[in-house]
Amino acid sequence: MAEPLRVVVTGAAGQIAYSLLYMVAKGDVFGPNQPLILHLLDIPPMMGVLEGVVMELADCALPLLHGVVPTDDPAVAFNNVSAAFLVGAMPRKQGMERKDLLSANVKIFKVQGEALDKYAKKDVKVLVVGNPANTNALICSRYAPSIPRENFTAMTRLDQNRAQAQIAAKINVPVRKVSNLIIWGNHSSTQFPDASHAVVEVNGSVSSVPEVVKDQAWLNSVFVETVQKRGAAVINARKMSSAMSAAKAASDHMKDWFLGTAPERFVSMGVLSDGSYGAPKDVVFSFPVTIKAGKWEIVQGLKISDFARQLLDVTGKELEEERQEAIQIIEA
Ligand SMILES: NC(=O)c1ccc[n+]([C@@H]2O[C@H](COP(=O)([O-])OP(=O)(O)OC[C@H]3O[C@@H](n4cnc5c(N)ncnc54)[C@H](O)[C@@H]3O)[C@@H](O)[C@H]2O)c1
Ligand SMILES: O=C(O)C[C@H](O)C(=O)O
Repeated sequence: MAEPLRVVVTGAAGQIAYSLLYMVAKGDVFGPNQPLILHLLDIPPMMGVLEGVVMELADCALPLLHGVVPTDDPAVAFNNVSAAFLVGAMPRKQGMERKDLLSANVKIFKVQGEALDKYAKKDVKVLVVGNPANTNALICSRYAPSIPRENFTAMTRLDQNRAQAQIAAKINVPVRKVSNLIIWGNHSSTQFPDASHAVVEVNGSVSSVPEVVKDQAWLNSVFVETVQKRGAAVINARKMSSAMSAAKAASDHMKDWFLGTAPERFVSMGVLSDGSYGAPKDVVFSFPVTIKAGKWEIVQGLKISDFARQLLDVTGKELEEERQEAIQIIEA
């Protein structure tokens, strides 16, 4: 059997981690033959709760779980890790936009960038879930100069999964039949969920989603807005932000990053922008990517309509504004 892989989950006593830890520890992410040592980071007041999580992980009797390291010390949490789920941060409440969390959360990602730089493996793959995820990922990478910047990503997979579910419901097919939805830009209400390159398998043959949906007005309005506002809709209903679906999306993102995407399929990830599709450079922007041997690559050559161009520009501008605000907060 392989050597155990060290994986850190921050915010390990929180809502998302409660679902995520089980998914990771039972092999959903790194495969059924990969033993794991889980490092669990939270803040000192949460150590009692974390103790309960550690008890439950033990009580799951999971064969792949070779060790658990609960801690409030980033030096211990990030030591020698190959994968990092950065979940720990304040969630938004009813009536807030995700960017309202910048001042509360961005400093956490400076500190954790520095700790990753010092203690993690140099090829660690980092997924930022804590909001505002794109800008937190950018800041984290800036404070970890010894780790390649392409190893820092932000989660827009939940938006992709939401988009996939909306399309599957609209055309009344199982969700697994729908793929290649794209989330462009920020994990915020300016994101652009784009179905124009998506495909659906019907009776064994693959068709374009817009051709099957036959309702471009719906795709440009109700569909886009539903996905953009889904996080807020869950908060309004649950009085807490999404957790189970966020954990599933984090698993999907890291699994595809480690194990690769299927032929002809792409997924969306917030990655450091190289300016593809006219996005601003040096922000963490969500693009369609394919992944092979642990390396993601932005899918090139997709047609961008005038409608899409407008929405891409809006979300890119928001990311530039967030970057400026984050730098001001950190340097204050
Ligand atoms: N990108 C996405 O799609 C997505 C989806 C859902 C939620 N989120 C975000 O994920 C974050 C976590 O959500 P949650 O519901 O699990 O929140 P939660 O409040 O239930 O848990 C957060 C945990 O993080 C811990 N924490 C705070 N500061 C920390 C630090 N410096 N180091 C380590 N741990 C720290 C808290 O003590 C708490 O246990 C929020 O910012 C939320 O908005 C992102
Ligand atoms: O919307 C939120 O604040 C939580 C999360 O980012 C989500 O999309 O559900």
